[in-house]
Amino acid sequence: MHGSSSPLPIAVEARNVTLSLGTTEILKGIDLSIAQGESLAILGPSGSGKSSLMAILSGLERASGGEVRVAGIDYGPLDEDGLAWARRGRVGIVLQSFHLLPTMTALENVAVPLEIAGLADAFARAAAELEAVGLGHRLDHYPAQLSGGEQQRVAIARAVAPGPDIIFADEPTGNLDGGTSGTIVDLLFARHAANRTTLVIITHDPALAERCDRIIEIRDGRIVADRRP
Ligand SMILES: Nc1ncnc2c1ncn2[C@@H]1O[C@H](COP(=O)(O)OP(=O)(O)OP(=O)(O)O)[C@@H](O)[C@H]1O
Repeated sequence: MHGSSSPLPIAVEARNVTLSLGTTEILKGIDLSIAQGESLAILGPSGSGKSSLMAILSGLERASGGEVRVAGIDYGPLDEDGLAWARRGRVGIVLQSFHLLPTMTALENVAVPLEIAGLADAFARAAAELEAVGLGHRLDHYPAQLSGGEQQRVAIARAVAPGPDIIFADEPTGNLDGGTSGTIVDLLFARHAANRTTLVIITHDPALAERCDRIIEIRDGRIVADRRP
């Protein structure tokens, strides 16, 4: 454990991160440190750069400039394969549009990435994760046979199954009705609490943001507010 005088270990560190696409500057110098075990909400208007920032911090996309370190790894020298390696097992990603493979059952969607990562008990672990999100009775269903909320629960099971240090969720409840979205959010916070997983959530929902340890707000590619609720 850390002593009272030592700072919390840092899970995510961004220094002067920029992103340009063509002549458009999307991120204009982001400085952000997220402590291990912290939950952080990212708020901001549509088009302000929230998803772009998350794509960079989660290793899905490379920054145009600046420095990014996640779970102790410097993303700077890494190419796309290197970033994929850096994400594996360390970073779980939940996107608004689920991104499940339509030709695989719920169980396969969760188990196959674990198998690729070399886990011997991939299918047993995947089944346990799906049980944990209340889908033990849907293991052999294909995504098209599942409701939106069920698909999002599969996506969460897939993201958390490798035991990542950090979970990034981009509007994980954006497409879901109120009751379903509450359940989905509870699942993310339960995992955060149980494992002290760092949790980074993009949301438009102020009530969800207030559940986090910290809220940042992005406008026009810059962090304009950083506070504790
Ligand atoms: N691949 C791309 N090519 C060109 N412009 C892009 C691309 N991706 C994002 N942008 C632009 O970058 C800006 C930031 O987009 P981003 O998706 O990060 O915003 P956001 O805050 O997540 O918005 P929303 O809340 O609507 O999801 C927008 O103006 C968007 O049009």
